[in-house]
Amino acid sequence: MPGFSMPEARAVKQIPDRIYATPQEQVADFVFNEAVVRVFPDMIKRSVPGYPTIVENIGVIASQFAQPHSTLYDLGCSLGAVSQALRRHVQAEDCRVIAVDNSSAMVERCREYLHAQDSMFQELLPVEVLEADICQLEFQPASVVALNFTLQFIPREQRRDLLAHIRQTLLPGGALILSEKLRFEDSEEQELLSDLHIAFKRANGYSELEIAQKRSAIENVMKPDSLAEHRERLLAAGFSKVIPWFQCLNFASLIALP
Ligand SMILES: Nc1ncnc2c1ncn2[C@@H]1O[C@H](C[S@+](CC[C@H]([NH3+])C(=O)[O-])CC(=O)[O-])[C@@H](O)[C@H]1O
Ligand SMILES: O=C(O)C(=O)Cc1ccccc1
Repeated sequence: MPGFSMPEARAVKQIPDRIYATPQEQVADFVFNEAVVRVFPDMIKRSVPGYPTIVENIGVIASQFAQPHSTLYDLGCSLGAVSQALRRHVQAEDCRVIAVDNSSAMVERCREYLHAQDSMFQELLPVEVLEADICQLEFQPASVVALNFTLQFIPREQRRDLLAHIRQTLLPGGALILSEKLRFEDSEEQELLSDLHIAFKRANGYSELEIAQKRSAIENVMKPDSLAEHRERLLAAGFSKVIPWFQCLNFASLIALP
């Protein structure tokens, strides 16, 4: 089975994201609808610095924490990039992946992509894709839970309960992998890293108009926290240790241990 060759990138048609390329009189709040689904692989790669590295390494990290006869969760799975990485890397016996998203458009396409992966490789972990709100989910005992850029879309007042719930379902020796856009308490750091993120988007071909309109579309729906807030909330939710393993500009990923 290939390691870092990312077969999912070949399987997915890369339709360019032009959603914010034309001026809109009133920019509506961002939603994960069919129009976003169509361009999502291109959008996320050109918008989130380090995304391909994070996704592939979630597979590598998960392979260290996965335990036989347990469930691995991909929460807010979108098109299932993390589920695919889990299936490429995790070898523990009798594991299964449960991928969850509350966008029906995402879930529908995610199922197609995972079926395509099934037809390309043998002996992949079984995967189930659920259309559900992760805040209402009944969890099975899990060795690995991935929240890859999902928590920032959950209303702030629900984040702690969700993490506490995840903590309760994690088996000893398991791990939560949490990736998020970060906010910085130091204003100079915040300004520099958000300017550099804009430079990253520009370097990936987004115009000033696209950058500005996308920013106003996400400002009411995606609310990043600081690293200190993440750490405190994870500890309050019952995790014993929080280990940052990746940061690229204002995007980071943490391992939280039960
Ligand atoms: N309450 C909720 N319940 C379930 N899903 C939700 C909820 N709220 C938002 N979502 C879903 O969380 C996903 C966030 S995208 C994750 C990328 C993916 N992890 C990836 O590795 O490619 C991140 C981004 O676009 O920046 C969307 O598919 C939402 O529908
Ligand atoms: O585009 C941005 O500025 C982001 O912060 C990330 C993002 C990526 C894909 C959908 C929504 C937000």
